[in-house]
Amino acid sequence: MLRIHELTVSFGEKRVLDSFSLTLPGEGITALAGPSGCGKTTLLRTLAGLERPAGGTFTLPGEAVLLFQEDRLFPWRRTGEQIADVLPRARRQEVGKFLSLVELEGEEDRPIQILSGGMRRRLALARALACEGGVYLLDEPFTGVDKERAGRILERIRALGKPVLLSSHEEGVLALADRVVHLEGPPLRLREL
Ligand SMILES: Nc1ncnc2c1ncn2[C@@H]1O[C@H](COP(=O)(O)OP(=O)(O)OP(=O)(O)O)[C@@H](O)[C@H]1O
Repeated sequence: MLRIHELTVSFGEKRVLDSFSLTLPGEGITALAGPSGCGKTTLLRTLAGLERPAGGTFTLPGEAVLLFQEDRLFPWRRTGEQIADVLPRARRQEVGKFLSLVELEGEEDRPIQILSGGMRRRLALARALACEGGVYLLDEPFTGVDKERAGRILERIRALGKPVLLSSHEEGVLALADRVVHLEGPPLRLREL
């Protein structure tokens, strides 16, 4: 289970999470949907341990891996190296598997500067998925990725069998999730449908 209990996070005077609570099954793909600025990134960053809550608790189904909203690739490393760098030595042969998962096979030796924005986003996603973890927190994983491709990639992510909590504005992505949590805010709250 993923349990969030009365979580409160503020930036100065601004309360982005105000006693926010949510319980989700600890498996499958959960999508967080909501307007820009409602607090989805703040929630994901807090669950990843990057924001310090003023109050409340949460439990995750395993160690969190966060895909940042920004790509944060290493500028001096080639496409395949971005993934090799996060794999333990014994799993280095899996670079190709993660490149194929995001449809970047054959790009292994390319400098990242010549990749398109959508390709860089897919590479950042592959790198996050290559990290060992118990739950994957993916902040807008498909920015700049066309919807057919995003759908195919999401099905491959599902096959990895790890719980995923992602934020997305894409209807196509929301339609493929096992469940969608509709949000509004700030402060972040469940949207009554
Ligand atoms: N470090 C920060 N300092 C001050 N305010 C912040 C900070 N981070 C986020 N906020 C504010 O918190 C609110 C929620 O932002 P957040 O990025 O969590 O929303 P979001 O739902 O992820 O939006 P988007 O879909 O555009 O990424 C916004 O009003 C934002 O300005």
